[in-house]
Amino acid sequence: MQSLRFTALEGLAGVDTTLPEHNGKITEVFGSNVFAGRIVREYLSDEAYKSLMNSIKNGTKLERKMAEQIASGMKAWAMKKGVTHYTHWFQPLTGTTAEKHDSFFTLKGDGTALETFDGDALVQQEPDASSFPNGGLRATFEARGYTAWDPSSPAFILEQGYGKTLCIPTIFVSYTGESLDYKAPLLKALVAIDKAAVDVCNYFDKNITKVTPTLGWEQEYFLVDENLANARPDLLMTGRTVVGHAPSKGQQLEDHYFGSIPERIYAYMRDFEEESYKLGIPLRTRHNEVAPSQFECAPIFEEVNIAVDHNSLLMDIMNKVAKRHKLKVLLHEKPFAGINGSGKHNNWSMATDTGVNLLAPGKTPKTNLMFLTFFVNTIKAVHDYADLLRAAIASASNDFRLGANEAPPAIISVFSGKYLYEVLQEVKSRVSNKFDEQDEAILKLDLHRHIPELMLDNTDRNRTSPFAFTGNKFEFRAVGSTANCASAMTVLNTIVAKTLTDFKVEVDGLIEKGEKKEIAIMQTLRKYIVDSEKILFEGDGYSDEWEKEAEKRGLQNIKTTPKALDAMVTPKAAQLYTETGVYTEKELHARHEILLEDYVKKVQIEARVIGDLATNTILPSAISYLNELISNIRGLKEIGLGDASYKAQTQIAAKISEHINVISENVQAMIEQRKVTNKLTDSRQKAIDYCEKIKPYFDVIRYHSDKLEFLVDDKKWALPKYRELLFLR
Ligand SMILES: NC(=O)CC[C@H](N)C(=O)O
Repeated sequence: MQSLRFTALEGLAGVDTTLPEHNGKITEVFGSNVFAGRIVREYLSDEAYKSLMNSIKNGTKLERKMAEQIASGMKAWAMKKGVTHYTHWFQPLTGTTAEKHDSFFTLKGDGTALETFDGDALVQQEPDASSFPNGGLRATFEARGYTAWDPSSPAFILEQGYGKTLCIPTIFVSYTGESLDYKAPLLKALVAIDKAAVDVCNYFDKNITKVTPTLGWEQEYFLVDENLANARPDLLMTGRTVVGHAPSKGQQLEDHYFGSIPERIYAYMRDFEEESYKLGIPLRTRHNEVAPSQFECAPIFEEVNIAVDHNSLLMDIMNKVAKRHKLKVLLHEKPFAGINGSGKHNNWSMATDTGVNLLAPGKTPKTNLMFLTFFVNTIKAVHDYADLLRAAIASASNDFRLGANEAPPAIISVFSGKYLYEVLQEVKSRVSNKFDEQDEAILKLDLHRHIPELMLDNTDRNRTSPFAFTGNKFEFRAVGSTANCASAMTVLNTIVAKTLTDFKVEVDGLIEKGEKKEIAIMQTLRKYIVDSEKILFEGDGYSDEWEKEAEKRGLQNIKTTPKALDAMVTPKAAQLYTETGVYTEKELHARHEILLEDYVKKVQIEARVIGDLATNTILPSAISYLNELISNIRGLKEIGLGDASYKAQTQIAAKISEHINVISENVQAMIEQRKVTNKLTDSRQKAIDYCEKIKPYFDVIRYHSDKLEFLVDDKKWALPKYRELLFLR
C-alpha cells in the first residue's frame, strides 16, 4: 500500500484555492454576532441597560430582576438570529475553551413546548465538568464546579455548520469559590491594578477614576497542508515534528518574510478574518513571518479582559476554518526544529478614563512625570518579580522556543530604548538628597526636552528582548504562541499593581515628612531606578555574552519549565498574590500542581509518539532499504565483482545499520526510564525527571533518525519531509 505521504503529495495539485465570497466592507459585518453597543441598547430597557453598564464599569453585582431582563433581551436577539442553544463559555486550565450547550427549548408541566432563557441560566450554571484540571481543589466525588457570568465580556453567537449557539463568557470556580480557570484570577488582577494605578494617577490628575490595562496580541502560526499533516502522527499528537531532516533551503534567504501571501493561504486568512469580524475581534494586520509557511495576524489593542477572550476565540476559529481549506494550523511554539518558532507577543499598556495612555510620553513636563512614574514602576515590577514572569510563560512547548532561532532567551530583562535609558540615567544622577524644588523644576524641563524626541517611529526596536518598550507600550515577547494571554496578563498586572501600591506608600511617607509631592515622587523614582538597574539590557539578547553578563548581574536563566514554576510557590509569591487578592495560597499551590502535571503529560505523550514513530515507521523504512542494499551487494558478489564495486553500498549499509541500533537501544532505554519516572509520586520531581532524564533521549533518537532520513531511499521514507511540509501548499 502506498504511504499516506505519497497520497498526500499526489492530492496537492487538486487543492481549491478560490477565495470565499465575502462582504466587501468590514464595518458591515463587524460585531454583528456580539451582544454589545447598539444591539444592547435596542434589546434592553433603559433601566436594564444602565444597570448592565454600571456592572461592567464598576464590577457591581447585577440585581436578579435586571439579570432576568438582560437574559430575555439576549434571548430575543439570539433567536432572531436563528440561535437554538446557549452555553456558558469558559477557559479552563486545559489551554482550550470549553462549552456545554443547552437548548432554549423546554417542556412545561402541561406539555407545552417553549423557548426559555432566564436570569438564573444567564448568571450561573453548574456544568459538573469534573474532568478539568483542578490541582486537588476538587475531589471527583464532590466535583461541583460553577460557571458564573462575566458581564464585562460581551455575549456572542458562534456559528458552526448548521448550528448557532449563544455563548456567555463566564469564569469557572469550584463549589468553595476557588478559581479553576484563566479568567477569574485575571479579573482580580485587573481590579487590583485599577485601584493601585488610580491612586498614583491622582497625584497628577484628580479627575482620573479608572485605569484599564490594554492588550494587543500578535498571533504567529504555521500552516501545513492537511493531508501532509495527517501523514505525520507527531504533528497530530503533539503539534510539532519530533523528527525531520533540515531542508536544503530553510529561512536563510529571508524570502518568505513579508513576501506576497500565497493564494491558498490568503483565502484561509480572509475566511477566518471574516468569522472574527462577526465576533467583534478587530483584526488589523496579516503577513508572512520569518520561517517558511509561518504567518501572523494581530488586532487593534483592546481592554485586557476582552483581548484575552478574543485571542482564545480566534485560536478556536483558526482551527475550525483551517479544516474548510484542507489546511492544518500549527499554533505550537516550535513545530519545526532549526527555523523560527512562534510567539504571541503581548503589547501591554494602561489607559485612564480621561483618555490618557499612561505609557505614552506626555506633551507637558507634568504629564511626562506621570509617564515616567508608570514607566519606572513597570521596570521595578519586572525587576522584583522577574521569576514570576518567567513562570507565567513556562510550558513544555515554549521551552523549545525560548533562546532558539529568533526568540527571546529565558532570561527576563527590560529593553527601554536609548532615549529613555538616558532619561533614567539623568534622574539617577541628578536627584540627590539635597534635591530641591528648583532642581526639580529644571530636571522636569530637561527631561521634557528629551522625551518629546521619543516619537513612536524614533524609538529603536529590540527584537531580542523578552520585554521591550516600544514607544507607548511594553511588548512582552517571551509569551508563546499557544499560551492563553491571561497567564502573562495576570502576573504582569498583579506585579505592577503591587509595585504601584508600594510606591504610593513610599511617596506618601516622604510627603508626610514634609517633602513636596513632586520631589517625593522624583526621589522615589530615583530609588526605584537604582534598585532595578540590573534588569535593564539594551544589547543583543540572543548572544552568548548576554548569558554570561546576566549571570554576573545575578539574573536568573531558568531554561526549563519544571524549575521555572518554582517561583509560583515561594513565600514572596504567596505574599504578593494574597495581598493583591489575586490568588489564595491554596489556589497557587493547586495551579502549580496543574502546570507540573500538564508538563509531565505533554512530555509523556511526546515520548510515546517518538517511541511509536521510531519503531513502527522509521526503523521499518530503514530496514527495508537496508535489505535492498544487502541484496544488491550480494548480487554484485554473485556475478563475481570484487569489494571495490560495492564499496559505497557497504558503507551506506553499515551506517544505516548503526543508526538503527542506536535508535532501537535508546527507545528501549527511554521506555525503561519512563517506567521508573512514572512511579514517582511527587509532581515536581516527576516533571524534573521527565525533563532531565527522558527528554534527552528525544535529541539522540532524533539525531539518528534524521541521519537515516538523509540516507534512506526517498521513496521508502513514509513521513512527509520538512521541504514538503514547509514549501508545498
Ligand atoms: N519577526 C519576529 O518578530 C519574530 C518573532 C519570533 N517568531 C518569536 O518567536 O517570538
